[in-house]
Amino acid sequence: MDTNEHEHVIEVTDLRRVYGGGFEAVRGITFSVSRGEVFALLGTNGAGKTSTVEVLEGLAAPSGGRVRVLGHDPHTERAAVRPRTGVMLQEGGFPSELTVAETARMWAGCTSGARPVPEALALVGLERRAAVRVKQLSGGERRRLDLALALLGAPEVLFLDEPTTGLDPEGRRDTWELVRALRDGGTTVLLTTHYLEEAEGLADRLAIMSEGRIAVTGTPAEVTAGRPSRISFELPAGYFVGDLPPLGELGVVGHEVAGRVVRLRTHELQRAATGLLVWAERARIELRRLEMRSASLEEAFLGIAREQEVAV
Ligand SMILES: Nc1ncnc2c1ncn2[C@@H]1O[C@H](COP(=O)(O)OP(=O)(O)OP(=O)(O)O)[C@@H](O)[C@H]1O
Repeated sequence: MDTNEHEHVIEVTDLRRVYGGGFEAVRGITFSVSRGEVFALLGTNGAGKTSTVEVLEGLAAPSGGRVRVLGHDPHTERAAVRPRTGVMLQEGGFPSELTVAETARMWAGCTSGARPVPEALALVGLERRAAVRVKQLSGGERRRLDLALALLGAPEVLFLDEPTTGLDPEGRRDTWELVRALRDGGTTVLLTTHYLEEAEGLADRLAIMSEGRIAVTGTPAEVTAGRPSRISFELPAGYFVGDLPPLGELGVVGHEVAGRVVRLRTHELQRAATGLLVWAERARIELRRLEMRSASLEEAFLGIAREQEVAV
């Protein structure tokens, strides 16, 4: 039986992946993705994202644990899963002498139920580049072509490995809109990304990986809950952190100083900001480069990276 609306389209249970030399890149991770959801895997370089996605794509067998895509094992039941999934790898690597349209037609020939090539190219804004040779495309246009090929089979499940790396801001926004439209049409999307605003803006749920494990998972709001807000500013010459009101009284839970720049972390942004600004007003000093930011995914990510450094 295949999945229905209410089942998980992707199920990962205690997945492990060990490479030839014995290195354990994925150390027992569990998560699931429902139909029509966008799920983002985040993590520092080497956290194990690609190693995980490769197993989901059926390109590698798990060393331990269990993976199901559309109810099937993507490695041993590849024939059942592959026609219903679209894969955008980090490096497409197609013959560079072919044109965009020729590449897409070649790919369509290997794809069951492929949509018309012009339609796939239009989805990613490459319709006017159809006659251009792949080697003449910019890095961002190649990423768009990668995405067009992944979309040729109108997949139910789409794997996107760093889909917007190399795209300019407009291209990135176009890709986000496309992913949202696909999601609204019922496509399930699993993406890896280094752009936290991409995960924050696109993902229904996400997991932050660190050293082969999931450090935290949930909706973007759940992941940022409990993380501190940040205030940063530059002190004028002659002033030092010790001149500020006692940080504990401002509700500050941590601080860093780099030259003149001071960064404060607090769970009470209004109290800390008010105390700081009243102090500055009274002392008649201007806090240059003043920035205040509510808890964000970036803070959650950096917090996990810091914890990882401390543990080393
Ligand atoms: N074929 C391999 N043999 C041995 N170790 C590998 C192999 N491929 C990856 N690794 C190691 O496994 C770990 C996880 O790599 P992986 O590519 O999954 O990380 P990632 O989270 O996708 O990183 P990035 O953000 O840099 O793409 C890294 O330490 C990497 O060096």
